[in-house]
Amino acid sequence: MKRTVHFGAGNIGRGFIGALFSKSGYHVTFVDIAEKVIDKLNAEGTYQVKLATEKHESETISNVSGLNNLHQEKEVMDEIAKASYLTTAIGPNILPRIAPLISKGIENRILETDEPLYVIACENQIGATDILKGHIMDHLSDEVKSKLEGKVYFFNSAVDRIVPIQEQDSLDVLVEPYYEWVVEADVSIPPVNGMTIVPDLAPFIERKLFTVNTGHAVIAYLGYLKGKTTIDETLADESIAEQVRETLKETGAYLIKQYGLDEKEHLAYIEKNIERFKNSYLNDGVTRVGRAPMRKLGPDDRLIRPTTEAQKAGLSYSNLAKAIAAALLFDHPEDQEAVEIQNMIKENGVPYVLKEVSGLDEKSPITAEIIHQYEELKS
Ligand SMILES: NC(=O)C1=CN([C@@H]2O[C@H](COP(=O)(O)OP(=O)(O)OC[C@H]3O[C@@H](n4cnc5c(N)ncnc54)[C@H](O)[C@@H]3O)[C@@H](O)[C@H]2O)C=CC1
Ligand SMILES: O=P(O)(O)OC[C@H]1O[C@](O)(CO)[C@@H](O)[C@@H]1O
Repeated sequence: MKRTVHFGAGNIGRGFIGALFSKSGYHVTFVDIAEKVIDKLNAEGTYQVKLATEKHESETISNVSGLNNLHQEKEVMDEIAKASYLTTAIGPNILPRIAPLISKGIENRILETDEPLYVIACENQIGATDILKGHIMDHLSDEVKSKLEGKVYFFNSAVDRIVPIQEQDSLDVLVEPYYEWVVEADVSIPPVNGMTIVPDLAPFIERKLFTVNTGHAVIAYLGYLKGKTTIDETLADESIAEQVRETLKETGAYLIKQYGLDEKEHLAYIEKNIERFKNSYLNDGVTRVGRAPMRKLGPDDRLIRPTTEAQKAGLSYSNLAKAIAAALLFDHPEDQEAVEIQNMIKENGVPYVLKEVSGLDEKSPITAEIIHQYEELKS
């Protein structure tokens, strides 16, 4: 049986990427640090992916097992030696932590086989696989690096499926029916049902990140400010739904200009995604979707990048500025990054945060607009 190694047995790991591999005839070895999940995977060897629909359809995912990367290094390396793919869905900030073990696995593998290994990071970040590759390379000797050609391939990808936080005592995962996994590959690779191969990922990942993720973030931050709990509950507020639409028209104007998208089709894509967000069966929390605001306020992420691009192109960005202001007001005490941002604001003010976290010049018109929106939202 074909084999694959997937780092991160969480929502996207079990509910999306691992499930696609399993259904394509692979044995999936999940690598994680969550002991309970690993034990359950090994004990049960199967779980259900349940669709968030009225009918609650479900599929059985089998041929799965688990390893703990903290104390099963050798076993993980052995699996990497046998795998066709190595994927991750672990969170962009964790990639540097798993890179040393992946490097060891690759070093060991290329002594044993010339079969190619395809590495794909499935994270919400532009160029996530390039970032992972950089960390892996830092741990490889020049001799090993010189032997990688034709043996280890790194492909960037865009992953899209809404998977909310799950019940803790079960391996089963509730997911939305929709999914899209786009991989930028320039060679022919073993088929995985549900994977779409493209020659240039940029339009796909930017369209996804600056529509699905920007839209989701706007709902989460405005919903949090209005005391809402879930995404669908927030969208039921017409004024927020309209604000989401207006923000996505701003990112849309940039995307249409940048990639020559058809305007009508793109507006339909926006509406399709707003409908996805309304799915009440997901019961998706605003604090999950708004999580990690420091990452989300990064220069290349879903809020800042479309804003700086819109400004450069002479397009409007006041709704995006409002979304950024709302993110700066996300003071959720259980989110470490939110707490950090609030402390930075208290100590040094909003312009400092925008400079340090988002790379925005204190004198830029974008900063001025965000501060204006921030004061309005606060009052
Ligand atoms: N949940 C969603 O709807 C979507 C998530 N994504 C992206 O997928 C990635 C994963 O997100 P989720 O699955 O939602 O998160 P999650 O928190 O459900 O899963 C992450 C998994 O990584 C494991 N982990 C953390 N540190 C680790 C380490 N050092 N070594 C091994 N395992 C470790 C955790 O135990 C957890 O099982 C993120 O980059 C996210 O942006 C992308 C599209 C949709
Ligand atoms: O860690 P992040 O970037 O919030 O990723 C999860 C987000 O990605 C999405 O799945 C969109 O694909 C949203 O459901 C979710 O908010």
